Amino acid sequence: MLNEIITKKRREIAMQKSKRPLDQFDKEITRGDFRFSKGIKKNPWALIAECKLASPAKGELCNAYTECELAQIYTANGATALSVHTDQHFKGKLENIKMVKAVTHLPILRKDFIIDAYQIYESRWAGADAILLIAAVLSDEELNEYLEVAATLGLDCLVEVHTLEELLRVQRTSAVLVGINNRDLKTFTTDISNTFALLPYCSSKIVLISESGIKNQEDAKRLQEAGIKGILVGEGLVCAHDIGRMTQEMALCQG
Ligand SMILES: O=C(O)c1ccccc1NCC(=O)[C@H](O)[C@H](O)COP(=O)(O)O
Repeated sequence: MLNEIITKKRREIAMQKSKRPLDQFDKEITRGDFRFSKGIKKNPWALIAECKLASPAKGELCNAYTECELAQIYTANGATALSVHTDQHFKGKLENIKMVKAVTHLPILRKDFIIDAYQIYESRWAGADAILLIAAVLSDEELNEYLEVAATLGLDCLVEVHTLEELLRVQRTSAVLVGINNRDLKTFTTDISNTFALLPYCSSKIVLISESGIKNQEDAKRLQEAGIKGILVGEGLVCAHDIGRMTQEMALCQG
């Protein structure tokens, strides 16, 4: 399934490039100021709350709210930053970044499968403060190149790993924000013990975020007590009975 998603993404990027070549919007791009990583570092604990309406594994997750409404709930209830899906498999689109930006002061992570430098310029043009780089779908050369392109645009990168091999690869790059993904991208199953398993191999130089499969405050507390800096949560928030309350519980989880 991941291969299918990436194949579709390549086609989509080729189409975008022909419809809107980089030199057509290059001049409109303003440099970011790394406010995503700054916001995470200055807080003792960070909640990156995800505006997630659907997923490839589970289909529709939330039909009661739009991305903007979710962003407003998260902002009002103490999230540190927002994650906004722009890929079609999550019912996302690039315009969501601009729309969400209009209703929040929080920094925004563009959640997508970044496999071409073109998308990094596009992300900044759309107003993103950070992008996700998935080690599983990028070579070392691509990772280094994309980290460099993002840095020149003032964009942060959350670099996602799932295995020890990926973690060791990423720790040889300039990545500072590293996300341990608890979702196995081959089976789509989640298990937060993946974060605990990789923790002993993490360098003290990186800022660690645990991603996916975090269901409640208890999970958040366990991760915090283990020394994780923050969490990225989608389903655990959008499927909660009271999204605002769950946001507060996960955001205020100060041990
Ligand atoms: O969420 C999925 O089903 C998924 C499937 C295939 C590739 C990536 C996937 N998710 C990646 C995400 O961005 C998640 O939404 C994010 O890590 C939050 O996960 P969760 O808290 O478990 O919703």
